[in-house]
Amino acid sequence: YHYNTSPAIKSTCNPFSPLVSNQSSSSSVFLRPVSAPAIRAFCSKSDAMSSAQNSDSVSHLTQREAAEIDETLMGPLGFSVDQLMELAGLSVATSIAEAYKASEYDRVLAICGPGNNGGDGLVAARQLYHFGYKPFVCYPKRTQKPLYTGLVTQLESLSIPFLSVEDLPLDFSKDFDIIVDAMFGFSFHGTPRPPFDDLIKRLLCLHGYDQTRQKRPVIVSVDIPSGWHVEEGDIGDEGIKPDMLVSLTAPKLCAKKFSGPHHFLGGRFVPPVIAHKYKLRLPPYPGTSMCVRIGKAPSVDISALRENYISPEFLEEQVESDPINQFRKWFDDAIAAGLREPNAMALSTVGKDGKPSSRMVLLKGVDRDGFVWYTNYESRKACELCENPHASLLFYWDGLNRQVRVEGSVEKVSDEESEQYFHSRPRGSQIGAIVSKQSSVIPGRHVLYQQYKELEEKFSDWSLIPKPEFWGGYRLKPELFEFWQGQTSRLHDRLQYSPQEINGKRDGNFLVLLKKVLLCWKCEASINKTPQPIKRVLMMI
Ligand SMILES: NC(=O)C1=CN([C@@H]2O[C@H](COP(=O)(O)OP(=O)(O)OC[C@H]3O[C@@H](n4cnc5c(N)ncnc54)[C@H](O)[C@@H]3O)[C@@H](O)[C@H]2O)[C@@H](O)CC1
Ligand SMILES: [K+]
Repeated sequence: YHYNTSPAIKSTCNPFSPLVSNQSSSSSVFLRPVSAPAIRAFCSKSDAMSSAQNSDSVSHLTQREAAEIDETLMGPLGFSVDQLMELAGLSVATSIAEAYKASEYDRVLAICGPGNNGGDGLVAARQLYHFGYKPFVCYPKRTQKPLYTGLVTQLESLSIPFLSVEDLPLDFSKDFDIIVDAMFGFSFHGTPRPPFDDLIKRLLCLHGYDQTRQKRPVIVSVDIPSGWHVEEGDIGDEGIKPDMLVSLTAPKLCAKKFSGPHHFLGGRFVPPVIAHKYKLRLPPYPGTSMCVRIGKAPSVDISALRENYISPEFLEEQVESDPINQFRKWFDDAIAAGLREPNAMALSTVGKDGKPSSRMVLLKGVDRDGFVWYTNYESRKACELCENPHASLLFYWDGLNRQVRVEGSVEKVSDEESEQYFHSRPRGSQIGAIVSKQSSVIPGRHVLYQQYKELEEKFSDWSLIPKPEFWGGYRLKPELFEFWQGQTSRLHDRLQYSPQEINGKRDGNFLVLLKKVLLCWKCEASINKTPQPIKRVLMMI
């Protein structure tokens, strides 16, 4: 940053005022997705968007432009350096957390330089601590301004170790999993002076491990790979080759030469006036994320993708005796955890040809009578249910490492029930249900749009939209429940509820039957301590 506001910007006339007052019309053009397919709107994680981003279509800044933007943000636009540094450091930390999970890469060394790039590194170290990483900080040329001394105090209060250059091992390969390079940003000139020259050499040594295929720490550069020319990049191909670059505000020209696997953009604070003035094309940030991936996602070895689930044990003693209550309990947990669409479930059906088919549908009700969803009665699933009224539902709650399977027989809900639900939906969805002839081939999207428009006009008087005959609900009456809780090393917990016959008979009412089973279980358990209806299976998957 350049803290001294330049005289031009200090003047009482705000050069941005016309745009500030009229942001939505002109400036928003430049903040539109650069190459956004419709699907992007539905992604909440920037990783999920990666394939859609094209780094060539994102703007790159010269060194002068970067400095000017900095001055403008902290001049007429009223930002403070503390604010921007906090947001930048948080963006760096969230980018790291997206690419390198704390469960595998927890030991982080943040090497911080004397300027604001170093300040970003100090903030990132603190945020990473709160994300579950173990940061260490090397901050050899400290700046004695209150902002920086405050950041140091904050880190010390978290007992984050500060290591001097002499304390650091010559070979970084064994002691750290991630090195955050926060030495120099866009104000770097010339060649690095001590002690940073030596620290950069130690980072360069790590590349030697690439040939030997031994594990080495990954290098994450903040804004600029330190030692690189801000515009020309790695002149002479002798500089560090970071694995990840987190560009801040907008990538600088040198980022065009970055070829590592992870390029992220952070600093979600660029106001449209800035974007407009510098004709910036920047990718949209997904959801509430502080970072967004730019460029291609690295190619992954699918066979190597695995999570080591860390969850509390799920024991027989903890479960509800009634599986519906157990389901509700886990469903409430999914809601409380803020999971998106926890009512999304995979519905699997099998027609008379014996071939299964699955699709996601939304659960719209669950009670003692079963699990309800609505659909088109002429769709493929409806045809298959007509031929074979047995189905399986699967809920997967990522983030909680939980899965629930429910299997049973399916029947249509009453017309009144479908009618009632149909009219509770937004009018747009009601019209959509009429227009959408599910599982049929149509000449093109325009047909749907046309019909939708016509019906929208027809019902613009807010008259009742009649439920079409072919639309309604189904109810699955459960015959089996299985609750799965992922555990470390694939030793997952699976608890199953299944009805048992009592005296050779199955009661017509499944839930009564379950209660009988549970009564039976209680009495069995008191005799031989073997819980019968609830089976615990440790599976190697
Ligand atoms: N909008 C913005 O402009 C933002 C900027 N931020 C950060 O601020 C950085 C720019 O910060 P600064 O302008 O403070 O500059 P830098 O952090 O890039 O570095 C400047 C410092 O490095 C020293 N230095 C320069 N060349 C050197 C050399 N060859 N050898 C040794 N020391 C050298 C200077 O004396 C000065 O102390 C950005 O790269 C970014 O990380 C972010 O915090 C947030 C937003
Ligand atoms: K850097």
